[in-house]
Amino acid sequence: MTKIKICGLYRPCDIQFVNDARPDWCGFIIDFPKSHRNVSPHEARSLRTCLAPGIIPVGVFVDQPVEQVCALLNDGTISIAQLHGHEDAAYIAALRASSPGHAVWKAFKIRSLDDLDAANASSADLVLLDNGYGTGRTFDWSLAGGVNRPFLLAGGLAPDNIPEAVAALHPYGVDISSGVETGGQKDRGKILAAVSAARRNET
Ligand SMILES: O=C(O)c1ccccc1N[C@@H]1O[C@H](COP(=O)(O)O)[C@@H](O)[C@H]1O
Repeated sequence: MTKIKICGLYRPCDIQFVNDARPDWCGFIIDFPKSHRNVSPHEARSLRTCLAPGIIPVGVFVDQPVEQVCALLNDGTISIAQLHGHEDAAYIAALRASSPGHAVWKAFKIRSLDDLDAANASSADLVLLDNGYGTGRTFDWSLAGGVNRPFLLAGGLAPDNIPEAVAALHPYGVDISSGVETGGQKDRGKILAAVSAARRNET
C-alpha cells in the first residue's frame, strides 16, 4: 500500500482540505522564510490542533537548531521531523536522544549515484528522494533504481504522474506539494485526486 504525504500546508483551509482527503501524513514547512509555505512554530501548532485524527503531522526543517525541532516533537505539534538541510548523523543522534520515540526522516537531492549512496547509508528512519526544496520538478528516476531501503519519493509529483511513479519505483510513500497547488495555494480538488491516485495503486 503506497502511503501519501501532502506537504506545505499554511492556511486553515489547507487543513480542511487534508481532513477531507485523509492522507497518511501532512507537512508544515517550519521557520524557512524562503518558502512561500513557511509557517512559524506557533502557526504550525495552531494549524495542527485542527487536524483530523489519523493524519500524522510532519515538521519540515532546513538546518534548524536541534533544540527547536525537539521542542516541537516533544510538545506534540509534530510527530515526525523531516530534515532537508545539511543535518548529519550526529544531528540525527542528538535529535533521537532528546525526542525518543519520534521518527526522523532525511531528504536527499538526487543528482548522481553518490547522492543515492548517501541516502542508502543514512541513519534516518526513512529517507526521502527529492529534487530539491519544493521545486515542483522530478529528478532522474532512473537513479533511484539503486536504492536499497524503503523511501519516500518526492519532487514534481502530481495526481497524473503518481501512478507511473508508483509503478516504476515502488516507493514506501509519495510526498507532494507543488503538484497539489494552483497559483501557489493548495487546491482541494488536486489533493483529493492525489490521495486517490496513490491509493489506486494499492496492492
Ligand atoms: O515546499 C517547500 O517550500 C520546502 C521548503 C524547504 C524544504 C522542503 C520543502 N518542500 C519539500 O519538497 C518536497 C516536494 O516538493 P514538490 O512536490 O516538488 O513541490 C516535499 O518533500 C516537501 O516537503
